[in-house]
Amino acid sequence: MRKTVKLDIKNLSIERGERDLCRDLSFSVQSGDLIRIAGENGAGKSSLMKAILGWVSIEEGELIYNGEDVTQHRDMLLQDQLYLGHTPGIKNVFTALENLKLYCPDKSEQQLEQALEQVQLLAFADTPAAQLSAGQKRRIALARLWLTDKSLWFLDEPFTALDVKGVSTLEERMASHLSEGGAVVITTHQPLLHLSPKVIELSV
Ligand SMILES: Nc1ncnc2c1ncn2[C@@H]1O[C@H](COP(=O)(O)OP(=O)(O)OP(=O)(O)O)[C@@H](O)[C@H]1O
Repeated sequence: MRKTVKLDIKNLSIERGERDLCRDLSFSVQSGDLIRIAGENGAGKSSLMKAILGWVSIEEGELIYNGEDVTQHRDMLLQDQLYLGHTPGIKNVFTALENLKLYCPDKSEQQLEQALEQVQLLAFADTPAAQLSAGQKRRIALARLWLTDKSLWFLDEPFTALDVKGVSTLEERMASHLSEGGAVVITTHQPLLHLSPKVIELSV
């Protein structure tokens, strides 16, 4: 089972540039929860995730993680979370296997290969990422989800460039994480096919 988590977002307000991205927003994320942050392009979905993680400043509000104020104990939140960003963050000069090793240096070659197999990329383990498609690069990044023991996942548009099988594989991985007591916060413009998230809607 995963470490139990509870993140309370209370009366959060975020501004970026001249815009209010959210005002007085409150919700909780806890073990077993799947939260989808929804909204149009530019609504502030990525900014909200980054604000929770401390990479975008907040105007007002409180973030409480496992009973502690995140602004005082951000390391507690950061050590329990895995964030996969909007772009896959893959280095073209390295192979698929080398890219995964950069993210997961503590894992054995066998573990890395098993993760690549989960995302149907084992045959491309020694191929430079420059020669891979957008969806294949995304799959390298997503392979981390088969290697991590972190409880709280923040997935920013993880389905981008994935084919139907890739989407289905990722949903299965999320489902098993949730059943192990993990939690997932996701932004996606695509509806989830098999999972029923709680939806937090941001408006432009
Ligand atoms: N680095 C930045 N500096 C200043 N403003 C930014 C920055 N990144 C994004 N913004 C602004 O913040 C607002 C929200 O952007 P954000 O990327 O959070 O939206 P989003 O809902 O994730 O959009 P999308 O669906 O297109 O990914 C936009 O108005 C955008 O212009």
